[in-house]
Amino acid sequence: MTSYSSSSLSRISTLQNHISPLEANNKLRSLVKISPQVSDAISNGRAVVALESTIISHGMPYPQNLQTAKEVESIVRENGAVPATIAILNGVPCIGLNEEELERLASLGKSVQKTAGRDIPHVVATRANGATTVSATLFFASMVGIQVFVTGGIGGVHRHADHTMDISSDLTALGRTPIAVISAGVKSILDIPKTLEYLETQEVYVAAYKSDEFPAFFTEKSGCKAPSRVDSPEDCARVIGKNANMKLNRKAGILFAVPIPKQHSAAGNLIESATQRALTEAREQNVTGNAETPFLLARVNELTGGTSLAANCSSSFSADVTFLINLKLNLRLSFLTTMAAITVDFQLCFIFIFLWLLTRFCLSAFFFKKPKDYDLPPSPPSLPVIGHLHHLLSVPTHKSFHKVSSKYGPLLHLCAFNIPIVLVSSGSMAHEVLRTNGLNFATRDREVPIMEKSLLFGSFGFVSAPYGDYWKFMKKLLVTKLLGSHSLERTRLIRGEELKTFRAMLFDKAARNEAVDVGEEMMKLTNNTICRMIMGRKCSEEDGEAEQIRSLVTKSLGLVRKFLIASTVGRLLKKVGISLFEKEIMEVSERYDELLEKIIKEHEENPNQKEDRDMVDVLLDVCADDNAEFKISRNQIKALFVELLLGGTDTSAQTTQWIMAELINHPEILKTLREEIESVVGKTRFVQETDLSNLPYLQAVVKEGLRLHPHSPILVRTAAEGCKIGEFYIPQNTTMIINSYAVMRDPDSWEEPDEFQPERFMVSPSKGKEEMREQLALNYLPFGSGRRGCPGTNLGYIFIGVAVGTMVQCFDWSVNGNKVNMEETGDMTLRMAHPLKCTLVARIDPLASFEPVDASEEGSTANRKHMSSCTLSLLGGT
Ligand code: HEM
Repeated sequence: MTSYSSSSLSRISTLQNHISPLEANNKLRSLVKISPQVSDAISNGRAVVALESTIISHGMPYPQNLQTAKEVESIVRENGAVPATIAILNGVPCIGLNEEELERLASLGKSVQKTAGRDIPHVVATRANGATTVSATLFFASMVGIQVFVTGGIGGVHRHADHTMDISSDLTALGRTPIAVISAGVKSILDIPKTLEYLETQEVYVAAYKSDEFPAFFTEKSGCKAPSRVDSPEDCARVIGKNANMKLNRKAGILFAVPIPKQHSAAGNLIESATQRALTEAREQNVTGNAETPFLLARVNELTGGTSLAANCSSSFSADVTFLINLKLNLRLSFLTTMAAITVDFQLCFIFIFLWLLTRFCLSAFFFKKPKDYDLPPSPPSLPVIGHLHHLLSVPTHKSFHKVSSKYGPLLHLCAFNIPIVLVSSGSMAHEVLRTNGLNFATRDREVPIMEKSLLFGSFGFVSAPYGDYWKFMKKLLVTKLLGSHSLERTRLIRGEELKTFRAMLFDKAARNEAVDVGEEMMKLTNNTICRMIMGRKCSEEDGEAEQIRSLVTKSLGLVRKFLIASTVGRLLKKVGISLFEKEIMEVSERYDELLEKIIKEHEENPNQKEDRDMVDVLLDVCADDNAEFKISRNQIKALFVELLLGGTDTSAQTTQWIMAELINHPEILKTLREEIESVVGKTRFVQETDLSNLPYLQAVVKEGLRLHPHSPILVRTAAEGCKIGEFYIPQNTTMIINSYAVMRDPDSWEEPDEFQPERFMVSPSKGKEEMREQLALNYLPFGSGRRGCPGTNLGYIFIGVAVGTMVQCFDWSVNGNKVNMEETGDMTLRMAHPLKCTLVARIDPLASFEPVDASEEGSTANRKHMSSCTLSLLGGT
């Protein structure tokens, strides 16, 4: 037996005791030799890519191996990372080889010991030379904190492993080393399904790059579905970042399998055919167990005339090369998305740190003048210079904020560059901001960049107007003339007629067996209704006016999202941000102007009689009245209409879409709802607005849909003056972001918060009206709250209630694949990533069994009496 020196033994035992890459302290590092380039790169946070050395010693003859090794290293360098080829020389593990060492390793060739993880102690103890395989490379790379390791193929579970137990140590090493291994997959001479199974047992995250199938080294496909798929370097960077995050404390690694590039697939297929033939021969000749792999390799080599070795090298490196090209991007982008794989060169790093310190200094000197006795809310870790901007820019924003608040608390102080932001994520904190201190937070943002002449985001707007005389005057007009319960009663006839058109369209689609895009059809309903409610007429479908207004609304909504982000960091982006899409905004504004001018002129030329006066007539009167409480301009009228169209259409349309999706995914809830409608409305007439107050379960369904899927999950306010929220001080001018999505999914306030359970909104013996009222006042914010809360709440509830009621009463709904995909998207608004497209079957014959809806009945005085109580009960009394 070989005798080891005590110093060797102590070195080995210390090496084995390492726990995790980030605990690779100086003492541990002193046991290995790290090249100056690699050492520098690790200390300065630059990207380092580990490379194995068995491919050099055992993969090819000298000097081809040296040439290839140098080529691979130079590709890594070209892509902005530092290569760290790993080997053991004279018993010393080396991380990063210089030219001389690389030459030595290559020329020694197969006389160097092939070193897997288990061989490390022996090679180190005997001061031998070792070329590291995947498992040993992983061990040393992780020891010094390298996060990415690029190789050709990894080992796997051998065929017949159930008898031979032949499972590569690469797999177990991956299971205990938190490193991302990028390879071309697993060769098909191995048992790929079992390899994937084993990796799963080892908790290794496995993803194929731009493919649904796990690649088989020589071929793009292996017949096995990859456990996951990544489609971009950024995806990879995110996963690497999360795995490396010590808070997660995961010890297992990641395997990204990159299929062989297309240009090499022909050669790959040749080798794969030879492999399949060799496998058949092995079966026929009964070569099994440990004898099988050498037999297969030799036979494949024979059959391909030696190309397998060449292809082995070239395909593996081609795959690596392809990935490395992406890796550059990957590592660059990861700067914004993760803290893990930062790739900034030293110079840039220095500039960033300098700017960061400067920003910090400015922040404390100018913005955060706080009374001595109070503290600012706590702040989660931030990035240099940009602070927490990456949370603000990640999509969907509300989810990114939700994650941060779940981890760090309900009141957090963030900053985007030097803009102070406070993130509010609990009901009680939101209540303090929106209600208790409502007056102080009654303005959205004082320093939002304004485009003077635009109807969108211009100085004429109501939604962006600061809390003051103009806003108060317009709010009063809105409530008394359009959105208050009296005005809603007056316009019920219009809504009844539009609902009838919507219903007829659905019956028509059902008869034609045509799919329905629920969001799109709802947009038509809300758009036409609001146009008629405001302007007394709907925009004509015939001359394209209706389509024009819908497309303007859709375009504006896209701009609203951009604008919301820009205005949140408005002070900084005042000059830069808005100008980026100024032209787009002005174009949309001009098109609105043209359309609204035409409508206003029609009103001026033919004013409506007293009883038929609509919002345009009322506003034109105010405009012409020299003695009016507030003098408003023509542009202010137009801007208000634009805002009402934007505020009232998409909100209700998106919410209805979400609710129908939930109902399709919860057939038992749909059944209960249908039973309620049938018992209250009966079978001989359609649901109408006045039924809503008698349909408590329908109301509960609507409320639950709004709770889970609030259209505007982020509410924005500014602190007019410094004040105290909770135990913390909020400085003057701080932008407040209230994450209503987080408030309405807070497990401290809602049981099973992520589940669709309308019952939670039903008044019951265990939960009385009073308790419900309190719960809603504190934790329910789909329409915002306080002075700037939504004035269209009642109308929104009506739109959604009657539409959902109609769709459930009259049709059976289904989607492709039975379940609706509920994935969310949207930056500052919440939308379905896959808009709901359904097929529907009429449950009733509209002509045979149903009484036609009599418009006058819908507007009758008897029904009007229902109206106020209906709205009140919809709002849960709040
Ligand atoms: C489901 C339907 C609706 C939802 C979910 C919704 C949601 C909201 C939210 C979250 C806000 C911001 C509140 C805050 O900052 O506290 C808001 C404001 C507003 N909404 Fe709605 N809304 C809906 C329907 C409507 C309708 C039908 C109209 C009018 C036709 C409307 C007009 C407005 C206006 C004018 C504001 C600005 C209020 C102000 O700044 O004072 N909304 N809405």
